[in-house]
Amino acid sequence: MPVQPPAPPVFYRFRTTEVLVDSLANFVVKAQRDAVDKRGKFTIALSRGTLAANLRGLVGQENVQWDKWEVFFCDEAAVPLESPDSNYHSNYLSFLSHVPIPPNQIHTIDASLLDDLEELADEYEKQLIGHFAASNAARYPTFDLMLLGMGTEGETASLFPEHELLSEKDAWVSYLEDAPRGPPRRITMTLPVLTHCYRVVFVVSGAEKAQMLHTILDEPETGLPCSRVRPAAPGLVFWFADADAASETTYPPTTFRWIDNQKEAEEAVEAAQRKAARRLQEALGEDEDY
Ligand SMILES: O=C1O[C@H](COP(=O)(O)O)[C@@H](O)[C@H](O)[C@H]1O
Repeated sequence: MPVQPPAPPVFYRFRTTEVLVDSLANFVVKAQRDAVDKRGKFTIALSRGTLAANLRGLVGQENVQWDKWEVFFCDEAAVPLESPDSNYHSNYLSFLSHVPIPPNQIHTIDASLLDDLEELADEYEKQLIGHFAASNAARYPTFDLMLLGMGTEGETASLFPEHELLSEKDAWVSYLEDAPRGPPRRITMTLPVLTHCYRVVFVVSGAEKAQMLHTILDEPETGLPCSRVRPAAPGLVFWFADADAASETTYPPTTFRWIDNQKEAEEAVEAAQRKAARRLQEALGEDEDY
């Protein structure tokens, strides 16, 4: 059977960070409903950084089946779980501590292994295998939703530009001792795991991200880590950006709505492209070609 190319990224742009936060909460709740309907549970992976604060809209959401959530972390610093550098800790403060997800369904690193990064990564990979092996016999785990950030150099999770970890094909979780920003010692899910899920959402806010968001969406051929997260069909990739982060990007934004499959994603992006072309033609006047 011919392999389908990945769907184009769907780009949502929001007037303010508050609208982004509400829309993201709405999207996550829909994703969990879809996953619970189809597979009986919701597996979500969260990454480090400002993402945690942008998940605050989940607190107080109604009709969420919190008991069906299985929460993992895309990357984690080798620090105690109560450290301000811990990905778990940031997400705990912003929303996990405010919602009734059973604690044994929030899968943290084993903090007794912080001295040995290889063991720390292996143990986390075992947790993933233990969870996914029963439900999913594929080569890599298939998360229902992965929520990622974008660093100013185009990094995501703890996958940095030109780092050897980008070529990892076997491990689900690996480690690094030389992260160029933030805590240097970390573990991270690998690129094959990030590109093997049902939905990936990148969440980006703030003017300091504007130039890099332009590069990632408008010049994907640069091959920076964020551009390489293109899940194979039926996977879908979404970008949620506030107006500041989106200010330099020409990739056409799609109207915010629930998109469920590759065909809908392609149609939404084509419609957005036609709209952008019409606007450009209007701005240039009828006589000039763009
Ligand atoms: O370097 C990194 O940055 C991104 C984005 O972080 P943010 O704080 O600017 O949102 C983060 O997602 C990634 O895990 C980290 O390695």
